[in-house]
Amino acid sequence: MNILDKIVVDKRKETDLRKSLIPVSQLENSVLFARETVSLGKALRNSSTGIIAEHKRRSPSKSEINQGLNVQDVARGYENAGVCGMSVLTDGKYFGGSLDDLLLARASVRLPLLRKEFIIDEYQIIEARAHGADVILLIAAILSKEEIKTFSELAKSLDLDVLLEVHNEAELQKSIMPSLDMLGVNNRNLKTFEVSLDTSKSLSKLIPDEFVKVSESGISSIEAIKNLKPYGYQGFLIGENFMKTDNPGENAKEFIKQLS
Ligand SMILES: O=P(O)(O)OC[C@@H](O)[C@@H](O)c1c[nH]c2ccccc12
Repeated sequence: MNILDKIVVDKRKETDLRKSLIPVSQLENSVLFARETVSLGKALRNSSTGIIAEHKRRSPSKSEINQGLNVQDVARGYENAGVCGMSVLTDGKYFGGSLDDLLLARASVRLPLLRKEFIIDEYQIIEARAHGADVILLIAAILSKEEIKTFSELAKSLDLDVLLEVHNEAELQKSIMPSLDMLGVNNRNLKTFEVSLDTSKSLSKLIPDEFVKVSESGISSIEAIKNLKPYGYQGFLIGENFMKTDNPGENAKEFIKQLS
């Protein structure tokens, strides 16, 4: 079994357990469920830099990125740096994140927040809303076309933006539908961890113009972004490059200053 399959097996077990403990009605009654969301898609369209900065403590491809920071400080640092949005990993087992991280980020900033998660059940979308997310990620590699449709339509009905992530042409072809806001190309193959920015370059022409294009993973230089912009990318999702430093916010600030 590849790592992605393993993650999905664990995620199903975890989600079933959560569902048995916290009913949807309880999530729907939370204070955050009624909050007005902010659109990441709009923020990216109106930005000349388009940085989405991620909170990531570790990952299956890098066991230790940074375990010593407070998510609140990271969130405030990113906001102060002028990022368009923040991505918060909520998977515990493989990425060391939690829904509490999302909650604390929400309490700290007004930025659009993305719940970075392996979504395989509608319940996780309700959870995302109830913990302060503005955007959900859907990963084409682990979902059927029908699931992408049901999940993205549910998200839209909850006023959440949808970022759909692909890694190859087949995933892209099966996924294109009106209920998506942003199309993300993951430069990292989630099954092998290989990273190449050429993935973003080659898939860009197949993405219709109505979707905001986002390039994800392996971006660590201004140069990389300057190279991707001519391919129509308006969003750039950066994790490790900021998180590996002692002060991700300051790092992002310097990065954005150099970009603009
Ligand atoms: O740390 P990087 O290489 O800058 O990558 C960030 C982000 O793109 C990556 O964490 C990611 C992209 N898609 C995902 C899906 C699940 C978990 C993580 C991810």
